Amino acid sequence: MFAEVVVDIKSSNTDRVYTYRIPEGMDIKVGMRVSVPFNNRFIEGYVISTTDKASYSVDKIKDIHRILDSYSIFDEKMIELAKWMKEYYKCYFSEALQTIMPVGIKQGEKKVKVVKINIDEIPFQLSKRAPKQYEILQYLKNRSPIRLSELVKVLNIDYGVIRSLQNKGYIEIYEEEVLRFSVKDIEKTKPLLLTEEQQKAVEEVKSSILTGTFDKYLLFGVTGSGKTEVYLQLIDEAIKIGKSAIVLVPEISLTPQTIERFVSRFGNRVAVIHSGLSPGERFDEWRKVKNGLVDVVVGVRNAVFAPFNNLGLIIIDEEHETTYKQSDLRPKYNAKEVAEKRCEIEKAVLVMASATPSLETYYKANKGEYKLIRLTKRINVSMPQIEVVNMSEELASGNTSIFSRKLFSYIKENLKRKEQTILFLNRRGYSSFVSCRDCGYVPKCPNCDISLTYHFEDKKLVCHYCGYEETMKETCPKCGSKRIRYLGIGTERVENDIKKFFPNARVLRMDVDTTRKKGSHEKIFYDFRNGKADILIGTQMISKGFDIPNVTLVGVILADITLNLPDFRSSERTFQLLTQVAGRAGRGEKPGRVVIQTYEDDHYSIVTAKQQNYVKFYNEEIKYREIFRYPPFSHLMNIVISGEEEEEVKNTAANTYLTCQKLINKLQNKSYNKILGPAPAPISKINNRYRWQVILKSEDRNILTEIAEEIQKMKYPKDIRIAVDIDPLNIM
Ligand SMILES: Nc1ncnc2c1ncn2[C@@H]1O[C@H](COP(=O)(O)OP(=O)(O)OP(=O)(O)O)[C@@H](O)[C@H]1O
Ligand SMILES: [Zn+2]
Ligand SMILES: [Zn+2]
Repeated sequence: MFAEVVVDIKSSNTDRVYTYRIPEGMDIKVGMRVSVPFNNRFIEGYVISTTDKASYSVDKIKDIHRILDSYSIFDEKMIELAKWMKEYYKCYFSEALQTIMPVGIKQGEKKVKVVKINIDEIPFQLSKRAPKQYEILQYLKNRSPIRLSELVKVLNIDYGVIRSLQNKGYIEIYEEEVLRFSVKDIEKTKPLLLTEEQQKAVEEVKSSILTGTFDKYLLFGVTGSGKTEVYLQLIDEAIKIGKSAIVLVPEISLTPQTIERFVSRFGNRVAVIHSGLSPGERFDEWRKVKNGLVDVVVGVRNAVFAPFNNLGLIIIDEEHETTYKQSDLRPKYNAKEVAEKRCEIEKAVLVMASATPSLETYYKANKGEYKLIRLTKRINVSMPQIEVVNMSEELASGNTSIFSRKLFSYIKENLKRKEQTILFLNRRGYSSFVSCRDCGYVPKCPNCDISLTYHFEDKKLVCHYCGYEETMKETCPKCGSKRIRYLGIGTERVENDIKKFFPNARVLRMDVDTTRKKGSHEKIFYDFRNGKADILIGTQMISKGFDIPNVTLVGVILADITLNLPDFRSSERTFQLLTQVAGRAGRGEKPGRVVIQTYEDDHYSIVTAKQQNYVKFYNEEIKYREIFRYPPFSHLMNIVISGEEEEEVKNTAANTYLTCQKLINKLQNKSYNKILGPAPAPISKINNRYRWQVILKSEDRNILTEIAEEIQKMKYPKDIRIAVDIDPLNIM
């Protein structure tokens, strides 16, 4: 017998299938990881099929050296999915397989530390003497035994505290290899009685699940319309007939609250995959799925590869989110597309859901490619009331603060009423740049072509691309002037000003800077939900997944930041963000209010967001896309050429442009094709590497993939890197 093997070498010459002999007695199965001889060494390979006929002269064929795991990693369907990814994203076969494979598999099995509480009564005096220990014991009370790593993460504690609890005999820590963790900690919830709209949605999708038909749905439901309950009941239907489900959630809305909702319904039949897991932990979750210990996986992008063998349903929550696209590593896949392909292969049902569907998805729904299901009403509460304030009018009437008079008075009222407020601004730091009032000097990053952001707390200037830092100087390094101007506000500035105007308000801030430490994201969220703060200030991290009844006011400090990004999707992004953050207000019994501050109050993104009218926004935006032939009327491909020598990068970009032109002519296609560039990328230098780009637009995606293949096969100067992204979601 022979095996067809894909080898783990990343080059276009080795990107093919090699034949090896299966030695007598070696129990090789399709999908196994093996070690094979290759050019006088052993390398890793993946068996993608077996055969009894060798494809070339038998005496030249080498033996498989050994099997690496005791079981198959890929089943036939997953191998088919990998083949599709290789073709669709133009990556190597081994890259596609390794994307599907769980990280952590190479480390092998491992034990995990588990914490168990040893006492029934928690000594009350601890609450005063050692409040942290008390908090831990309280937490463990109904949850133990749980993983130590989980405890540390959720409560943000250091091991010293754990050790003292252990020394006192209050807790016990031991190693366990079992994968099953009881989640009896969370109270079980029963299915809710559905509203009429929810009921209709469930019935329709359910019929596809029961018949095992590859159907695609767009569940278009306003914020707070109860989409999650629909998911839960659909999953339940799938489980009832012995099938399993995957729920994809964007990283930032994979909050404890979201996880809780699934775990409280399905208990320990749920595995959760978030990016905070170590490779070993990820592998554990993967094995739970593989061994049939769970029916549901809730997770980020790569959860789409969860190795179920009886998949019934994939749900993509917040389908408009860009984090479903892998934009740095190869293959640059989009989990939405992969999910669709996987459902096709497995005859499963795809449900994409959003309050603000991406233009592409809604366009397809209009054409009938996806079945459209609408949820038009919030459950028991009304949509928030939205007001727009023009900040230039504020300025004209003498208000120079970052808060309009309206927002200011609403914040004041909310504090008085003890209701909570969310303030949103999509930029972190204090000011987006500083400049000298006398000579106009603006400090920039020496490695990147970008102005430095001022961080007030540690008095530093920081580059948001490469992380470069320098201390803020008191005088201008160019002319010595002391008159420094701070321009462009960030979340830190908002916090600073809120504290100035409302010294008694309890304020929390959630952005990249305050959530670096493991567990801090959860901590801020729980503190806010438990009423430990009156005002939460944050970037887009706070725009989704928050269902906090006492939040009755949402203020958008400056909507223009996203509106003015150099990206053809900036209007869409703005509309989505505004709708999503506005949706955080008034989800409880009390009505919600939203104030959007902007300098462009007549822009259609702002106007339609105020009216909460997605369809009107869509109709405006789609016209513009059609005129300029942007997606969904074309496919884009972004080719970024980078290197340390500017001239070399520029020349290579020019050559790339010519190559593209030649290829398009050669392919003689009647479709619309256009090459943009070569030009410096919007961020023209990152980490001392110059960046140029060539952008291709084509109605025919195949043209793009053929060009991608050719371009990636070509030879380039040593230092030059070529990164190709088909259907990019970000072209900076
Ligand atoms: N049938 C129902 N009966 C009573 N309450 C419900 C029902 N369905 C959902 N809810 C509640 O309504 C609230 C809003 O639901 P949910 O958060 O699922 O909405 P959503 O559409 O996912 O919102 P968003 O897109 O803003 O996150 C939740 O608190 C949920 O528990
Ligand atoms: Zn100066
Ligand atoms: Zn930099």
